[in-house]
Parts: sequence; C-alpha cells; structure tokens
Amino acid sequence: MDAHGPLCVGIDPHQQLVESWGLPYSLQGVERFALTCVEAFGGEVACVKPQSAFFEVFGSRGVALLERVQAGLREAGTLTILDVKRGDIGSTMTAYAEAFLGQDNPDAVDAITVSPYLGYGSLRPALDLAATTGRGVFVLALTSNPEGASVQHARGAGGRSVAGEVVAGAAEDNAAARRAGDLGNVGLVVGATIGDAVQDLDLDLRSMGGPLLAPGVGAQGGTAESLRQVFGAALPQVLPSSSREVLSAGPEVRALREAVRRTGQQMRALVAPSD
Ligand SMILES: O=C(O)c1cc(=O)[nH]c(=O)n1[C@@H]1O[C@H](COP(=O)(O)O)[C@@H](O)[C@H]1O
Repeated sequence: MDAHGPLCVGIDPHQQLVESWGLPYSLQGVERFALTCVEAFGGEVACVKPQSAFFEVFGSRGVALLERVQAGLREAGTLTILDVKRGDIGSTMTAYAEAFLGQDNPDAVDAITVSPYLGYGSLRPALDLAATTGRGVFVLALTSNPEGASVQHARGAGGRSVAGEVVAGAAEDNAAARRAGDLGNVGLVVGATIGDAVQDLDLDLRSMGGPLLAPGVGAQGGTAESLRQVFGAALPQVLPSSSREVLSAGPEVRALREAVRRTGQQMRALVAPSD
C-alpha cells in the first residue's frame, strides 16, 4: 500500500466481460483474459485479487490456470489475495489453511478471504497459519451485498452484532502487531457500499489493527465518497477493490493500466488527501 497506493484490482473473468474483450468464453479465452490482467496489473497496484470461482468453473484445468496467474503475479512482485471465501469446522479448516497458506506449499498465496459464519473461532487454523507464515486472511465482516445485513447486523444475547464479534476477534488477533505500530495478519472485508453500518453498529475499525478490503468500488456503486462515509478515520487501512469497472477497459494492456492508474490516483488521494 505504501509503495503502490491502496488499490486492489480483482481478476473476475465473467463470461460477459471475456466476450466483451472479443474472446471466446472457454478455458483458452479465460487464459488469455487472465494472463493479460497479470501483465497489466503486475507491479502497478498494492495487490491483485483473483476470484477463484471463475477459474474453478473450468475444473482442474481452470485451477491449474489460476495457479499460473498466481505464479505470474508472484514473479511481478505483486501480492495476491485469493478470493475463495473458505470457512468450515476447525479440523477441516486446517486443511483449507494448508491448501492456501501452507509454509512449503508452492501454490500458496499471500492472503485469502474467509467466511466466519461457523464462528470466528472456527477460523483459528487459518489465523494461526497466517501468523506463522507472514501471510494473511481477510474475514468477511460487512459484505457489500444487500443480503449480508440480515446476518451481519443481527445481535446476539450479549447485545453485540455478528459483525461486532468479527471485529473484536480480529482486534484481539492483531493486538501484538498493533502495539508494534504495524498492520496485523487478520484483515476484514467491509464493502464500499454499506453506508452508515459501521457507525450504526458502533464498530471501531481503526483500532482493529488490520487491513480493510473494501470491494464494491465501481460496478456495485462504491465511490471515493462512499468509502469516506463508510470508513472515516480508518481510511488509511483501506484497500479499495474494483473488478468489473477496471476490467471493462480491456483488452489492451495499455488501456487496462490507464484505468488502474486513474482509479489508483483517486484512491491514493482519498487516503492521503494532502499528497
Ligand atoms: O470478498 C470479496 O472480495 C467480496 C466481498 C464482498 O462483500 N463483496 C464482493 O463483491 N466481493 C468480491 O469482490 C468482487 C467485486 O467485483 P466487482 O463488483 O466487479 O468490482 C467479486 O469478486 C466479489 O466476489
């Protein structure tokens, strides 16, 4: 974030987008799309976030392509957040953690998205492995979709919201890093489209001490203004994330880079207005 500005760009090869680039919607078309993204975004942004589903849809060959995308980003020196939204009982979570964050796993990524709806504590194997390996997890807290609120705003017996439990868990895991003046390994996903939810639920994202991945910029309506509204004082921790809006500038590498630089400048100005 310090070196490249805060922007995260998603690689989401939707059928419509792939075809809008004049490519066939096939493994070959998606390969061309994804490798063009690697070329355009590598070295340009804080991180790139491939969405696993768009690769998994092509079976094992799609997963092999995803691994090539990850390797290409690694070669370019660009951090990868793999959007896989995993979450399961602890014993199974151990295997998911090894699969994506394992120390000696050649296909490990820098971070993954995880889902806390089996209980924040069920994520412990991934949280601990991330801490050991210096990798990261981004835990869903307040998602960008309108359906998320019915679960995430719900309050438990103690009066704390589900999102509040997630924020508290992450704050505890990040405490040591926060004391050292660093961002911790546990990030949160907080959508750019959620309006005043952070204030309404009385959440302290600034003290949570980890990075805040903010999807929903662009195609879902999130803007610099809405990021300011959602995050306030926590803006310096925010990685605004955009997929379709940037990707629709393709297929030319140059046009994709221009789109990234344009959006990146807006986001940099948002986080550090005095620059
Ligand atoms: O975890 C995510 O990345 C995510 C969380 C969330 O709350 N909302 C959300 O849209 N996402 C992902 O972010 C991307 C958004 O894409 P665009 O709407 O095209 O920018 C998709 O890959 C979603 O799966």
